[in-house]
Amino acid sequence: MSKENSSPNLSDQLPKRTVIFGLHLWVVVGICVGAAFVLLLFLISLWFASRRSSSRSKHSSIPDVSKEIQEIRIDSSEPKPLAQMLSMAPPAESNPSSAAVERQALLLPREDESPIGANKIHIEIGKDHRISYPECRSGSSHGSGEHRSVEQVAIVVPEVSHLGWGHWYTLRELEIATSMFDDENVIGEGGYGIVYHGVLVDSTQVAVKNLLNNRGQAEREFKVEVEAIGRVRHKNLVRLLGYCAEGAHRMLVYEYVDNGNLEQWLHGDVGPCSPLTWELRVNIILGTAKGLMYLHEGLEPKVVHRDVKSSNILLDKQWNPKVSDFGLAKLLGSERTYVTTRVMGTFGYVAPEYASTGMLNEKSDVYSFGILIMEIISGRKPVDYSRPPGEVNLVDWLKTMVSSRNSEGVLDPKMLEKPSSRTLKRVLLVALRCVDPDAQKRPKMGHVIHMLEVDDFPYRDDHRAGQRVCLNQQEKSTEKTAPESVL
Ligand SMILES: Nc1ncnc2c1ncn2[C@@H]1O[C@H](COP(=O)(O)OP(=O)(O)OP(=O)(O)O)[C@@H](O)[C@H]1O
Repeated sequence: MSKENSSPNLSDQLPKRTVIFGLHLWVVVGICVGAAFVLLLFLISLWFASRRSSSRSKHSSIPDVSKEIQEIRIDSSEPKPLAQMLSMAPPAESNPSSAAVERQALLLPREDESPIGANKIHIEIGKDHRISYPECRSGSSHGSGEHRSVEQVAIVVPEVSHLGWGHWYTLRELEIATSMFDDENVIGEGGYGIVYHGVLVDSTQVAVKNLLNNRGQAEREFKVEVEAIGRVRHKNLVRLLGYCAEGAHRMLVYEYVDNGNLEQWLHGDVGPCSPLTWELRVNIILGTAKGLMYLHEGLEPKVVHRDVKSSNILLDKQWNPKVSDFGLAKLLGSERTYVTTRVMGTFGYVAPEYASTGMLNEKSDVYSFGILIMEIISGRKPVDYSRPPGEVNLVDWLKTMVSSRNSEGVLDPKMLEKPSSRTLKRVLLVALRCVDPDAQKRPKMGHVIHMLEVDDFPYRDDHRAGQRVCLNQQEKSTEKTAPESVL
């Protein structure tokens, strides 16, 4: 058919009526074209909507899930929400200085570390809480990833942190808080890393424990601490506010306790008289006992601290004790004894059965606590080689003193005001029971608190009970008087 023929034919057809409701053909064509246009618009808008929602879900996971957790919104010193934190970070468009670029480069994983994306950490915290963070993703658009240059695309950024209890900190936040981990801000150094004092942008003071860059131990401790402390709230336990995990970096962020640790106050240079009065010392003993009781009896699964010692008792300005360093804690199921393959703890504080068999339960903490009481009362270290032979071991010396009815002789000479004999004996008896060689006979922390708090201490009853306390072999063989029975 020729063009000349078809064109007049089409225009002839248009005005004709069709079978569809008797409409003209041009009306039907118009409707079809209109419908197709509307459909096209609808599809385009659908596509835009789906793109926007997918990108939102990518970026919203951290502010919604990982930051501010309601259950820890207790005091006004809570860290700021992520949104506020980010608003204080340099804008994405800003040109990072060369120094900043160098600092960011620190985030790159070391060569000997796992390849990017290889490690995922999933931590179950009780039945409702789960921490899960892919360690390695590139191209993140939040946190310290905001101001990255093209060369730094391999930098590792934790993207998702489903913390049920705490706060996820970026390395950048902690760098700012500690003035780039300045030596001036070092508070102390423990077996697992250096502790820095830091001030967050909202003026909250924190202690940042920068775990050693050791993928084995440090990360293991990191996980243990995160699990063990993250859900713990008690006024006598140092609170873990959150953590930082970027690349090889593992850091724990604690509340800052501002008056040093008990070891410093007991054995440091405090002059001829100690600010720690008897009353304060008993208060420290009681508070520590309460913190430990909470770990042993208030949590399920219970937590054994495993390293109770004076340097792990931090003090605030009112001399309130806070037990710190749960790095050695292991979660225990109820009624179970955890057998560890390596015995940890600190010389002088470790329970004999733990040292010899590795058998660990909360009674090992009770033993260490007994040593701690003796240390607090006497101002002496658990093992001190600078003393005469019979006084090197604190427990042995103290037992000898008590057996020879010289309880007052164990008191710290730097403590000017002495307690009444009755009060002193009460505390000494508790200490002696805690270090019973037979772990089964040691009291639970709840019982310890009860014994310490009872005003009218049932001295005579305990005197008789004390006689039943098992003597160690050496005492039996030398037929010495049991120190408890003398009390
Ligand atoms: N939250 C905190 N607030 C204030 N100071 C702290 C805090 N945590 C730790 N410190 C200080 O940092 C020091 C080092 O602490 P860390 O727990 O790492 O080691 P440690 O207890 O001394 O030794 P170890 O590793 O053998 O347990 C502590 O002695 C303490 O004085």
